[in-house]
Amino acid sequence: MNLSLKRAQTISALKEHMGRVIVVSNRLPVSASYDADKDNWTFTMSSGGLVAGLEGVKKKLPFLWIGWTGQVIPKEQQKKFEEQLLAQHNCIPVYLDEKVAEEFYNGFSNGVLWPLFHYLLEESGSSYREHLWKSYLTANQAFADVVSKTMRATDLVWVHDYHLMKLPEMLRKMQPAVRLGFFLHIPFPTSEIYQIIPVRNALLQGVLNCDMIGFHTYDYARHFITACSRLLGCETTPAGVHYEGKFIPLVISPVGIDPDKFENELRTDAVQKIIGDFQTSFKDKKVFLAVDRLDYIKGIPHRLRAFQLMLETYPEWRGKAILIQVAVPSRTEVEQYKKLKIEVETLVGHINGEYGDLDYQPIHYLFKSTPFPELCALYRISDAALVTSIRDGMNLVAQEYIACQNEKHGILILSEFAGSASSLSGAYLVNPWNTHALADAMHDAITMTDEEKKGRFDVLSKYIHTHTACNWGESFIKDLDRVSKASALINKTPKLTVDLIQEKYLAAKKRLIVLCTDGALIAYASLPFLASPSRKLTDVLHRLSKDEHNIVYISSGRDRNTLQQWFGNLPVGLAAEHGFFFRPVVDETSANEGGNPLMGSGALTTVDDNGWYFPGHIDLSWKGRIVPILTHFTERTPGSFFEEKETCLTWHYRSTDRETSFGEFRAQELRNVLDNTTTPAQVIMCERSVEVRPFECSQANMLKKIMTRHPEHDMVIYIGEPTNLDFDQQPQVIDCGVGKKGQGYFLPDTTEVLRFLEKLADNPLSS
Ligand SMILES: O=P(O)(O)OC[C@H]1O[C@H](O[C@H]2O[C@H](CO)[C@@H](O)[C@H](O)[C@H]2O)[C@H](O)[C@@H](O)[C@@H]1O
Ligand SMILES: O=c1ccn([C@@H]2O[C@H](COP(=O)(O)OP(=O)(O)O)[C@@H](O)[C@H]2O)c(=O)[nH]1
Repeated sequence: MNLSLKRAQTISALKEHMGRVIVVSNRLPVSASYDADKDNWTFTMSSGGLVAGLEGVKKKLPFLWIGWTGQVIPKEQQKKFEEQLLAQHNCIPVYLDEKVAEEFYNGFSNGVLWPLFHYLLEESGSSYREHLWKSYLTANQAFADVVSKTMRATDLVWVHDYHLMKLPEMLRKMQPAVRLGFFLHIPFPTSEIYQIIPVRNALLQGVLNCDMIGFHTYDYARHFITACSRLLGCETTPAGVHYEGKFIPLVISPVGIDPDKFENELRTDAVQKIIGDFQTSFKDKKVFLAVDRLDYIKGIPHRLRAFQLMLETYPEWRGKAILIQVAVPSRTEVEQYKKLKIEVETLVGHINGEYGDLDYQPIHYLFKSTPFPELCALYRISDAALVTSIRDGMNLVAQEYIACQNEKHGILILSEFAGSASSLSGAYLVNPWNTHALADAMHDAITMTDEEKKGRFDVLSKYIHTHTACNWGESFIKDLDRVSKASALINKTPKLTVDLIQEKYLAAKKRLIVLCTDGALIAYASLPFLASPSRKLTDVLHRLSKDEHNIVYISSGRDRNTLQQWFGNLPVGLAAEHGFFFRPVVDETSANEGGNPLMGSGALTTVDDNGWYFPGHIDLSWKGRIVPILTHFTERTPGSFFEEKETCLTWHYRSTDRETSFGEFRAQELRNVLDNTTTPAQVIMCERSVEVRPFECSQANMLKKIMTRHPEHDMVIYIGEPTNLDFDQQPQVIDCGVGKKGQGYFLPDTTEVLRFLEKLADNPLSS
């Protein structure tokens, strides 16, 4: 079976369980014009990666596109406009008030985010203003209102780009189980630059409400991970970010083009005619081509200066080499773009004045959009393309040029700072800031041997035919579908509140309350001995345990001495080293008589002076084999250390460098080594630690032991790490995770756990 057929079947198969794909982008993929005489709208499809990327998906799955019209549609024409747009293009418009649109699009999106995300501090200048941010929020809310009106639980909502970074959060609030993806088309800058934006946290939090986030390159994803870790303090791995109890995977998915569209266009008679005309006009000339929106990220002045230097350094090209610069008007209302236009036109005039004559014009400058047939013909006839952006999320022109070079094998001179440089091996990479190197690259490109040109072209051509826009769109949708199916369950996890369980709580005659220490009752500290229970916590535990309907247990991976010291004086049960050591509650009102809690389990048991029970004989000789391995990893991993308890060994990497995720990397390595070391013990990956412990030690065993010991209980409240026990058929069990969703209920952090317990203890009807 060929690959494209296989793909077609898989994406279509999503239809069986999925609703619609709803794409949300700043602009709709069409521009509209109105014929008042006929009361009729006509729409023209736009070009670009996103439009091409969704062509395949649109044909195979129910599809809807929501976006801003980019123009004012008078009220009285809106109904007709919406009907036609939906019927002809499956699009729904978002209308923005003119002032909001100006401040959201020109002001915040293109005045603040765009320059900063492209590392241009000067262009960004002091452009951040509170009212621009407010309009950004208002516009994102306007999008959220339109999307939420139509979205259903089974739909996949795919949000695009920097204009809509708050939208995912708004949608998540409106419909917690919605399946959401986000793709950033522009670079995500290093956190050193990103942290300049006053609303840096709010933007990150906005997109972290998605189930999956996509970037063009690994660098952009890496920068995003670092920003989340540094600014929000999120746990991260090289694969994604933990946020509010959920893991959000990041995907690296460089967008492609539809090469067939260009190849087919080149075959038409109309384009062949244009090619012929161009070849006559530029006979005996070497043609460099540059096609960009007139944007300061595209490095147009840098390129013009390099072209000028090439003519100066290699005089043999004077009169023989030309540069066709297509500059498509863009964001013409924004001050920096107006300035750039003047700068570019002055430079063009200057170079043409200096090197041109009546028969020769070095630079052909076009400040206009080029119709598609002309664009393809220009791509086809030129000897080299100059894609020399000083930063660019991806750059599709680079790929479009290759699609049209099947015969000529022209050279793609490509900036190292364009996202496409990560994928387009075969391109001639340059640093656009190095004018000399760029001028030399131009000379090299037009003097290169045919053999080298063909070699480079073959690699590039293979890439653009395998990494097409269509594959990009389909694979994102498939990944998002898979990831969000799993996280839909997680998103539904309710936050535990007293109100939610009040009725059950008051009706229960005997409640077991089992609480874990680290990560649930007590926040993690850099070193275990720095964490300890607060006075507030011991007070509330005391109050809860005084209620005759409650039996309270504290469960921990800590050793028995620490638990004894912290909670020994409270009338609570204790389980140390994950239940290996057990100090039961003696409950006078119940059937249990406070005897040996391990009796009947077949294990020989011992009891110490503080009333702790534990198995008498257990083989712990394996610890001697594990200690040298942990010592080895500790010595080679700065910031890590290990802890030896009576039964367990724990290697902690909490203080290792989070930015590089070196600790996580080492933890995986350690796990592999331990998995291959024979011991009668289990290896558990915990919260920034790896633990080796006897099979007897587990949260599940511990909880089962407590429940068995107090059989008269009619309610259980468990707060702590997952036990993986199935409580689906036991509604009397409230199973609550902390910081991570996925159990029956969820509390975000230790502060909220304390707040919950205080409220529970305050319960007026509790005796
Ligand atoms: O709609 P405009 O404001 O005129 O801007 C045009 C588009 O520019 C940006 O393109 C980015 O996405 C491309 C495809 O992924 C990528 O190749 C390029 O490098 C990026 O700059 C912008 O992200 C789009 O939203 C704009 O529509
Ligand atoms: O007159 C033109 C010249 C180019 N393009 C298209 O504009 C897109 C530019 O995309 P790119 O990723 O290179 O940069 P962006 O403009 O999105 O920053 C390409 O698909 C070009 O074919 C266009 O629509 N009109």
